[in-house]
Amino acid sequence: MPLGPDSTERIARARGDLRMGVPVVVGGLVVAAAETLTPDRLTALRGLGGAVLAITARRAATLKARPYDGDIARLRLPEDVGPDWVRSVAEPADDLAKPLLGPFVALRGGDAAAHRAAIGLAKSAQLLPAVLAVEVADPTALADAEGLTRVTLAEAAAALAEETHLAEVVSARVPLAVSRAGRVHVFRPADGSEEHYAVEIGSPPRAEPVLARLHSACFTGDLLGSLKCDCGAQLNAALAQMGAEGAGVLLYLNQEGRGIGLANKMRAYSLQDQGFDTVEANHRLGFEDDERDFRIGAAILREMGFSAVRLMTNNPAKIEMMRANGIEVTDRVPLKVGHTAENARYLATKAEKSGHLL
Ligand SMILES: Nc1nc2c(ncn2[C@@H]2O[C@H](COP(=O)(O)OP(=O)(O)OP(=O)(O)O)[C@@H](O)[C@H]2O)c(=O)[nH]1
Ligand SMILES: [Zn+2]
Repeated sequence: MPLGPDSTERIARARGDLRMGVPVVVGGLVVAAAETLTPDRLTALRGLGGAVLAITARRAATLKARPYDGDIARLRLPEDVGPDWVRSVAEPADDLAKPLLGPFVALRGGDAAAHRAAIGLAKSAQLLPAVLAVEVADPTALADAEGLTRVTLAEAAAALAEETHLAEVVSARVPLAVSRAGRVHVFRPADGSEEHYAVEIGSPPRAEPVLARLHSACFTGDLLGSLKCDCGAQLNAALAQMGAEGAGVLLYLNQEGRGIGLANKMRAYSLQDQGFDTVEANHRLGFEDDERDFRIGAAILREMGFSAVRLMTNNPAKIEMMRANGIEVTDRVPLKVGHTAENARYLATKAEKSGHLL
């Protein structure tokens, strides 16, 4: 058995490298995340050839750049700009204060698949979805010479599309205020990404529909009691109902900020303070409204032996995704708690734009 990393492990390394600011090789490109680009690395990348900044079509729409590659756009890097320009294109904080970043020259034609995969990697590293990319003639030789992590285009594309394999690492009894019979299970993905947790209350029979909640992490709502969302109240209400019924399972999925991570969620909050709603803020950052992978929740439920749930949610997309991933939803149990003056607009936007049931 070889000692070196396989493709899944190299993808995990690539994510870590991008977060640190180390370039990686994806297919025929050397890429670096816009967010973590240093002046030295920019100079070194320019030395390899003409660089382009690849961004999503969402971000391009805000910048009024032409997305000739469908869901992404490749912008030619001007000769005279530094990392600040790259970051300003990627990061919308100063869009309103600095409206004159363009005009942008967007490339058309050629193959953008590796750029797309690199943006996917940056997203999965919870970075802003923007990468600086330079095409090189011999990517393998360059990766070997510079000690860069290298993944082929096929490996990157497959890793981004495939379902993450999760295995339970451990579970232990945790008596809770809502029920003495609490148990926390920890699930670890094979691809080096975030762990997820399941809180089991009582001993729900596996053959019957279980009262279930798929809760996405919200540091601000769950821990700090933020009034900007309803998450903390929903978490507590779900656990309380499971305690009252004596059985249930709450999945605590580490998909902070609908999958964009806490740093990006705080960027979205800053944009919300500039007047944009929760969906517009995600788009200006270059993300889709919701970047969560709901297959993870279904996989954990299956792993625990459940095949049917009474799902506590106001989000019809969660119900559809459960059904699409082999979990029967026998009932929807509404969770209408935590409405505040501060989150009224947020909840109204989710109802109007994302189809949430109020
Ligand atoms: N990007 C972004 N994420 C947010 C914002 N406000 C809250 N969140 C995140 O939204 C997610 C809400 O998760 P859930 O409550 O499980 O999901 P939901 O889609 O609201 O559905 P239900 O609560 O089940 O009805 C959490 O990950 C929060 O961190 C925001 O303004 N922007
Ligand atoms: Zn929240």
